[in-house]
Amino acid sequence: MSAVRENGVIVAIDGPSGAGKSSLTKLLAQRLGYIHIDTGAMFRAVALMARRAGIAVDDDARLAELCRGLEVSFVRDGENCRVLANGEDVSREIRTEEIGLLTSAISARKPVREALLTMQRAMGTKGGVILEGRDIGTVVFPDAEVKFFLSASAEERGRRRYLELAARGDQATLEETIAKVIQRDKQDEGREHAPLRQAEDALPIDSTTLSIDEVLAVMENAVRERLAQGDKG
Ligand SMILES: Nc1ncnc2c1ncn2[C@@H]1O[C@H](COP(=O)(O)OP(=O)(O)OP(=O)(O)O)[C@@H](O)[C@H]1O
Ligand SMILES: Nc1ccn([C@H]2C[C@H](O)[C@@H](COP(=O)(O)O)O2)c(=O)n1
Repeated sequence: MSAVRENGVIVAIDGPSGAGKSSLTKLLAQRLGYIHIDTGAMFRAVALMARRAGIAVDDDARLAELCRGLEVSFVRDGENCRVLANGEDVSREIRTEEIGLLTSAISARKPVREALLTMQRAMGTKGGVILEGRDIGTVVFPDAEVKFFLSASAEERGRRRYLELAARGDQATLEETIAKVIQRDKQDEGREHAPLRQAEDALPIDSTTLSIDEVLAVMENAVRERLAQGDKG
């Protein structure tokens, strides 16, 4: 395990859709005074721009070109973070179920993964960051000082997503929402490049029956323990 970096440790939170990664990353970042990087939002921004440009999911040459000309950044907006694609605020537009499924397909393409890998490493390398995604602990920062693999049953993740959609007034049934969660799991776990899987040295957390506060306490303790070890870790 590497020493603590210039700004602190790197925390990797990986896991399937709806496990609670975004919620926990945001809260943990507030507790630690760390930067929060939502790598799923970066892939979503690529998918949105590809759809707008009419690029087919398997057109690697055009996807590579799109990524070369795309800058994804985050700006703080009170408690939240806005996602900018070439300076345009796309925070809301990237959050639809349709873009979520398209993102799952587009994020399987090699040129997209290569482009975002470079951006993610540049953002995180000094530490003091929490990155959430699917391959942070396995590919992006295999030397991250703290790694979590956050999961929950597909039924519970579907139920959480369904409640979120219902609160937004979106029309969807619980069964459909669970089916989409399972479809996304299959795509993310089954792809050739950087599939979703638990890093060997990650701490697994099953949040099916845990509250957000309970998960947060487990994560915060683990990070603080690692920080207390300092450069000896
Ligand atoms: N432990 C928990 N108990 C109850 N609800 C939870 C828990 N963790 C997260 N949630 C809720 O589940 C929903 C999905 O959480 P969140 O968006 O953080 O998941 P995610 O892993 O980031 O999903 P995705 O990868 O699809 O973006 C949110 O409405 C969130 O409030
Ligand atoms: N590091 C990452 C982050 C995300 N993805 C892909 C896989 C997901 O289905 C999609 C959307 O992610 P979400 O915003 O729901 O977390 O993006 C990935 O391949 N690697």
